Amino acid sequence: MIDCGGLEMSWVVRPPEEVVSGDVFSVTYSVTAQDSFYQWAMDQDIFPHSSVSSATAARVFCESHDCPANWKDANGDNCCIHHANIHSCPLGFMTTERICGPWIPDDGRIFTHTLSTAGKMTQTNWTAKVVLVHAGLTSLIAHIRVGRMQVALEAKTTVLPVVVCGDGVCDGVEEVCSTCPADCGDCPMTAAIKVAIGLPVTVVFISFIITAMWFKYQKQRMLWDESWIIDFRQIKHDQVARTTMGSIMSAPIANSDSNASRVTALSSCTAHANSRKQLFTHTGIYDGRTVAIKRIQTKTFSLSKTIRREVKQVRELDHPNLCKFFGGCVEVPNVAIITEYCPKGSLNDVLLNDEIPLNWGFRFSFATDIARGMSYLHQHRICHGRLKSLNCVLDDRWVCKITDYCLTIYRREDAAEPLSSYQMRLREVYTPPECQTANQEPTLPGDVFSYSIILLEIATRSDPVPVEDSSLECAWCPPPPGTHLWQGRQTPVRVPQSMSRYGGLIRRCRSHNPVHRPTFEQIRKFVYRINPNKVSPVDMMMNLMEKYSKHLEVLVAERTQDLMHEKQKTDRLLYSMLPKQVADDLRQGKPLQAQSYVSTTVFFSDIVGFTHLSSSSTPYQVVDFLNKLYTTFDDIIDNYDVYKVETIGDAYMVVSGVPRVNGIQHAAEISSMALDLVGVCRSFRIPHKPNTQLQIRAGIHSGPVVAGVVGTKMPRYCLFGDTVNTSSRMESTSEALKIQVSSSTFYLLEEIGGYLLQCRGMLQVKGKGDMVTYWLEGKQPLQPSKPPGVKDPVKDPSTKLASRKPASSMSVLDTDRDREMERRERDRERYASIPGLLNHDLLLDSA
Ligand SMILES: Nc1nc2c(ncn2[C@@H]2O[C@H](COP(=O)(O)OP(=O)(O)OP(=O)(O)O)[C@@H](O)[C@H]2O)c(=O)[nH]1
Ligand SMILES: [Mg+2]
Repeated sequence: MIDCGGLEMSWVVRPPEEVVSGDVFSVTYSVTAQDSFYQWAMDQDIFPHSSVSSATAARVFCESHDCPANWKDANGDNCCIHHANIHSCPLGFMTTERICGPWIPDDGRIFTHTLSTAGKMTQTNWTAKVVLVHAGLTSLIAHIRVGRMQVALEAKTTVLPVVVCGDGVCDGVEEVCSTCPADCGDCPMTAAIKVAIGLPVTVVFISFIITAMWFKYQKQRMLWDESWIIDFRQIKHDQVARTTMGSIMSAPIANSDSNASRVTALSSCTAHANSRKQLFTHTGIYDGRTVAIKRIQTKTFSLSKTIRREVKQVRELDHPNLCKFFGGCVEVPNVAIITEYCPKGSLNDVLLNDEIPLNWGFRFSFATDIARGMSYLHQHRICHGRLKSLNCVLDDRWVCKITDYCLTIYRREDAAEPLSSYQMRLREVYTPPECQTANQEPTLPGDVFSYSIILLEIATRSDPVPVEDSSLECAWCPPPPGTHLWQGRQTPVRVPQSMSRYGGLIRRCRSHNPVHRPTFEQIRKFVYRINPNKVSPVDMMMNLMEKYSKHLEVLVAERTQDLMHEKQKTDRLLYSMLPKQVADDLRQGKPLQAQSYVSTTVFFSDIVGFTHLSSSSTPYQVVDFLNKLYTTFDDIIDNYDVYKVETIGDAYMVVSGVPRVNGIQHAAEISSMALDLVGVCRSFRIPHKPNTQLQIRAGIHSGPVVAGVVGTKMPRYCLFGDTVNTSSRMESTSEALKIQVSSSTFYLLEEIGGYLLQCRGMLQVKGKGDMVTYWLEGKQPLQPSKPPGVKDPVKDPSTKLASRKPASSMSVLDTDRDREMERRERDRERYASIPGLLNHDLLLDSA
């Protein structure tokens, strides 16, 4: 703010600190006058108008006098602030740093100012729109004139240049060659960029040249490479006649060197001069594999560049339907071409062999294979020139391969035997009409013509030059249009629809005009299209075999399952007859040794009055009855750790502790089982005598036994020892529906506890003398929770049940049978009030 005698000026809206050149902005400044200003103005004689003679008049003039509408008409006489505007001075243009103002003499120039305005002092705020164009620090002045006085208020702002790419000005900061090439021009390329671009280009270029040179070198190298040359002596000539096919035979040939070589004849052989000649291929072993050796009958041979080129060409070929070239022998008289050997013979041989059944799957496969091989050759612009069924051979997978291709000069013979008339005729048959007259070079369509003859051979399975007929025309007229082709030698037969298209293909391939013949690529596609079986016959066979083997696997799995079931059944049967361990040992042929067991319990039972029962029943009834009874017994003994030894008639023998040792538990197991068996007899009904009560006698004795299998026929697991006899005696001296127990068992049961036994007394046992025996009467009932006032029957001294009592107390009991009966009666009365405690099933009635 400035104060000039009471006239104050200050910025309300200052100019911005920075502004872009050309941008419009507004500034506002205020002009106010203090009361003192007017007196000061009078003193300074600022107001020129004569009417303004006092401070009061000056105030009235400034605050009330309207200024002219147009600022240009305003002056100190008619307007208080008669000039107000903004001046701008770019300081860069000023020579000395001074205020930018019109009244200040300056070496610089005022560059711009806004339009002036005029007004009263009461307007206070003055606004102006400013545009600055010159870049750099600029002084801005708000400038007013009051009467003769001028006042200015200054501010500074920095004007930033406007960056406009394409305005022809390159500011060098924001605009550089990389950001604005239009104004600053293209950037000069840096060395790094030049290297970055140039290096890869050079590398690519050099590698291209190197590759091209390498290929050229390889070609040259291959041309001069002689690794394909085979020393004829390195070939081990086959000494064995090959008999892969029925028609294959071998015959010795006169060999130029000492090697006794053999050749394999694949075609039928006749002695007729004009007929089909015996055709051979030599075979040998080279590098571990059988090779076909094509001997070249020549007296001179030089490895010329042409021959090298031919060899190079043939070495570059690789196709599954071309016989591979392995190498060549170049030394006269053993000049030869060594190629892959196909053991199934030539197509001609196979087709003419009636013993080989060939369905159309095979035939289409042959036609397709040849078309593929020829298509590959033709793609390499190679004519075969001698395509015929003799030059199509079959490998061990029945893949047809073309042989004797290329190497035309190499094959040239100067000492060959003259062709027989058969061979001449054969050649004529395969030669296309356009080549018949002149000695023309082979052509691609010429190969197609030869192929048509092979197609005919495949279809008819006949020789292109039949022995019987020398007329070519007649023998090889094409099949009539439609569906007729010759299946047998001369017998036309109906063939499927696709065969008519096959006939059409032959006709097209035999066109007189070579231009009308299809290419091998077209033929290949066509044959594929008309072939009903898209896969090769070998693949078909493999698929079938795979299916068959899968089926076989399922069948084997089923049979194995059946076998397992049967084995399980026999195992079950065997284990029911012998202990498992014994049965397993027996099956494995291990020697079986009798085993002794120190402590076992043996049970015997016998049906009381069985002889009488048998005499009053039919044998069937007896068998039926025994079967039912022992099946019931068998079911029961399953619940115990016992082993049923045998049934002898009506006797039933069971042991525990054999073959599985179980301490002294065997006594308990047999006793519990015996109680169950006797118990079930009570309810058992003899099927044919339902009113007769079945009664068995049972005896138990514990002691050592020896167990083992005796005999080899019908082997049985038997127990031996005195224990068995004693046990049997216990049974025979027992009574109906009673179980007699020897004292040894008694002591064991006493040890185990829980059984009710009663001493029977001293018994005269045959062969054993006097024995104290016991009746096994039942099991001790579980201890019930005692009702009030009821004494514990075991602890109660008045109770005389035989449970865990010393043997002496037992002997007391056995002295007086009546007292025992009395005791029982008492017990019944005492515990009658406790349901289920003393029941008649548990206490066997000794009466
Ligand atoms: N098994 C078998 N036989 C072959 C093989 N190469 C040629 N042959 C047979 O050997 C016999 C004689 O063959 P070449 O000496 O080539 O005589 P050619 O094929 O009749 O006549 P050109 O090849 O035209 O000279 C023919 O029956 C051929 O089919 C082969 O790799 N394996
Ligand atoms: Mg051949």
